[in-house]
Amino acid sequence: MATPVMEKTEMVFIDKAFVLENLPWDPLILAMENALRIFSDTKNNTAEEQVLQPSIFCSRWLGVMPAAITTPDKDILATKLVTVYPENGAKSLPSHHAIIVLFDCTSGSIKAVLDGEVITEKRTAAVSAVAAKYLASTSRTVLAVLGSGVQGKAHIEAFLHLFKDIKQVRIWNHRAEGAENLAGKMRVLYPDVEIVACESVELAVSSANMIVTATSSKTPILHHSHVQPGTFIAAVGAPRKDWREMSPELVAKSVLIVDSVDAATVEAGDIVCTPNAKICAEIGQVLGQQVVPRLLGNRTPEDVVIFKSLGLALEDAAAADLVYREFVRKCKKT
Ligand SMILES: NC(=O)C1=CN([C@@H]2O[C@H](COP(=O)(O)OP(=O)(O)OC[C@H]3O[C@@H](n4cnc5c(N)ncnc54)[C@H](O)[C@@H]3O)[C@@H](O)[C@H]2O)C=CC1
Ligand SMILES: O=C([O-])C1=[NH+]CCC1
Repeated sequence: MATPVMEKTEMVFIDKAFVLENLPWDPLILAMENALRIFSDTKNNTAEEQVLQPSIFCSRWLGVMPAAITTPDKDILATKLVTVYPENGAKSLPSHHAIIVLFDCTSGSIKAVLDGEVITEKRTAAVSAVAAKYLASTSRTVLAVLGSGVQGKAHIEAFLHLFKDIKQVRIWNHRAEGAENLAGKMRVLYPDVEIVACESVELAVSSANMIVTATSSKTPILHHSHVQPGTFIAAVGAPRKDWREMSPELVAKSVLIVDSVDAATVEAGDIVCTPNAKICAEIGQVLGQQVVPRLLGNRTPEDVVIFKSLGLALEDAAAADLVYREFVRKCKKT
């Protein structure tokens, strides 16, 4: 990683190595809590983002994700550009490529261009961990992760960071070697946690208290009969209106929380393809205490709770701002 150097008004490029080293979980999780809360705070409209934009060009998916956050201590204007090519996995290439542009809010000049891949990876997992903190039951000993790609790995790291009571992690992937490879790597990093690769979704999720679905599947892989009562599910994949990871029965019978109602009702296939899906709240409303987690959808301890995320531009803007501040701080020291 190069030592940061910065001229006064110069636009800087912040590379992947710097982002990796300067985006620790605790401040990121806190920043995500704040970003989600202000996103859903309709009374004090301090955050804006454009939810819908045309982004599929001849099956090439380019997401343009602009956002602005204006609070007493923050003024952030940013856009993420992200391409999503799920088929890249078969060629051992990343399926998501991204940059984030940070603007100066006063002059509109460009302050920084940051690598967006690590930010996308970590902020998504941090948001799921925040949702689990507020929505999962207090018993959080077994985590099942479906999908051994970038998000599968990041979710294991974020959840093990936040929930020290996790004793076992079960990983399933549609190609078994993916689950075995990830389990092997994670065992080295977390020798005190039992980490196993599972041959089937059923085996992975049986007796899990928390489940993460982070695959590129377009059809349901997780069904109602697989999931034990009271389980928390962070559903991260299926970001298109005709893609799904969960069966309609599972979605319809669960307490459903989303990152953005506006986005979820048009972009999340798991919701769009479930005719009687009923969204109870946005996670930001739970964080802002506009709704009480215990009362969501007349929830009982037996209810399965699903947090369906699609990803918010605001999350990228807040995370990029964290990294940029650290970059500036390090420049001042040199
Ligand atoms: N909610 C959010 O904020 C975000 C959601 N995503 C979405 O999460 C999902 C996972 O993303 P990454 O881990 O970055 O992708 P990745 O390409 O690194 O991993 C995808 C995983 O899905 C597996 N997979 C591929 N085809 C499958 C199939 N037909 N059935 C079951 N598994 C299959 C692959 O083996 C791999 O383990 C994607 O759908 C992605 O677009 C990604 C970033 C943010
Ligand atoms: O928030 C994000 O960057 C994405 N959500 C789904 C694919 C990429």
